[in-house]
Order: sequence, then structure tokens, then C-alpha cells
Amino acid sequence: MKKFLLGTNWKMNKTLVQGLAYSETLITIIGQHPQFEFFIIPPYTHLWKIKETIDVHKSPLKLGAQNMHEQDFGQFTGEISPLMLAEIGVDIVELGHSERRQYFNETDEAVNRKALAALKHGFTPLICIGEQQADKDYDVSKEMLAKQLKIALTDVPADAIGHFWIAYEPVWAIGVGGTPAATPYVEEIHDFLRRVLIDRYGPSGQAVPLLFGGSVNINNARDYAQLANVDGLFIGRSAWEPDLFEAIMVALGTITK
Ligand SMILES: O=C(CO)COP(=O)(O)O
Repeated sequence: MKKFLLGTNWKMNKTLVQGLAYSETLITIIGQHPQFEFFIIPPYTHLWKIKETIDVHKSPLKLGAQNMHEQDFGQFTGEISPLMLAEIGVDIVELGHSERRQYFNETDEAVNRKALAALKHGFTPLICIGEQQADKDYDVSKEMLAKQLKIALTDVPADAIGHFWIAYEPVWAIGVGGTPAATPYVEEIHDFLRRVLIDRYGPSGQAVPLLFGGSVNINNARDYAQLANVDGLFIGRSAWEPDLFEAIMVALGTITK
């Protein structure tokens, strides 16, 4: 049986010292929760040292980067290439987070190029999609999400299934000031995304891990996690302290699908 995915995006938070302390503690905690597959996505500057820590402890904790350029090298000041991330031994590359779309003009087409590059280099792209509040108000959430998902997966072949993850994160639910999504809404959207994946890939679309994120906390985590088409949770603020993250693990208990 596939393990339920549980991970956190640190965004632009934690110094290296804080990040290493967090990682050491989390590695100890997750040893008591083998029913989950865990991942953390720290800032680039922390990846090398945290990878060393994971390796020293022989921990199953997976490590991700928050972004990646699609070229192996070149005249792209300030960017990080797949070769550089591969050298560190990163497992996951997060792509298309709404903050990257909002503040750094990341487009669906760029997410697609990066996803293809990530797969080529053996990473698991964690492709983030999400509708804006205005899309929801106009009742075009599904259209927007289908567009984001289909463009991101252009030319991604069926044999890549299992090697890429999708995170649905409604923009209006993310971060400080975000409103947690109602569970039936999450269910409706995840069921819809599953249908889009099955239309695209046939029955094997069922095997694409679909994560949910946006104001996940100790009060709503279990409700979301029990939904048939939620295969994991992608958490920000509520997982940035190991004890709070552990409380969510305890609240989740065992998730059987
Ligand atoms: O953006 C997120 C994960 O990528 C979610 O952030 P919050 O859980 O802080 O809303």
C-alpha cells in the first residue's frame, strides 16, 4: 500500500542553523510515524547541509528544492540548475507554487518546461496548481485548474506516473490571511482533478499522487486526509515547528485508502 505523503514547504523561512536543528528533530520524530512518507522543502542554501544530516541518520526523509531552472547551465544570473540540485542529491523539485506565480511571473508553460527537465534529471516534480479567489467567485475554478494541470503535464508521458506529484493549493487558502477550504470543496476539486488525470492518462491516472495544501492545520488535517483522492498534505506554517508538525501526525493517526 502506498504511504500517505506529508511534507512542508519552508518558503523563505529559517536560517541554516534553525533549519538544521529542525531537521535533526524531525528526523527523530518521523521514526515514530512510519505510516507516512515525509518530505521537507527548505531554501536552496540549506539543501547541502540538510542532505548530509539526512544521510548521517540514514533517514527516509525526502528533500526538495523550492524551484529550479530548466537549463543545465547558462547565462541565468541568480538561478539554480538541475545539475546543481542533482549533485546535492535532492529528491523533489517544487514547481509553480502560487507565490512563484504571483511574485516571479512563473507561467504554466515555464512550469511545464521545468517539469520535463526535472523528470529528465530523475527528480520528482511537485507541481502546484491553484485557483484565485476571483476564479472561485466567477465559478471557473475547475476550468482554471484543468488549464494549469494540462499545460504543466504537456509531453509528460504515462510512464512518468508515480514520478511526479500534483499539489492542489487554492490561492485564497494559502498563508497568513488565507481561509481554510471547506472539506466538501476539497473533495469536489480533488475528484475533478482525478478525472482530468484519468482523461489524460487512462486508468493509470489513478496512481498520480494528489496532495492538498493551504492552511492545513491540526483541526482540519484529518478531514482532508480521509478524502478518497487526497494522497498527501502539503503544509506551510503548521509544520514549521517540529512539535506542531508532530501533533498533526498524531491527529492523522492511520490513513487507509
Ligand atoms: O503554501 C503552502 C504549501 O506550499 C501552504 O502554506 P500554509 O500551510 O502556511 O497556508
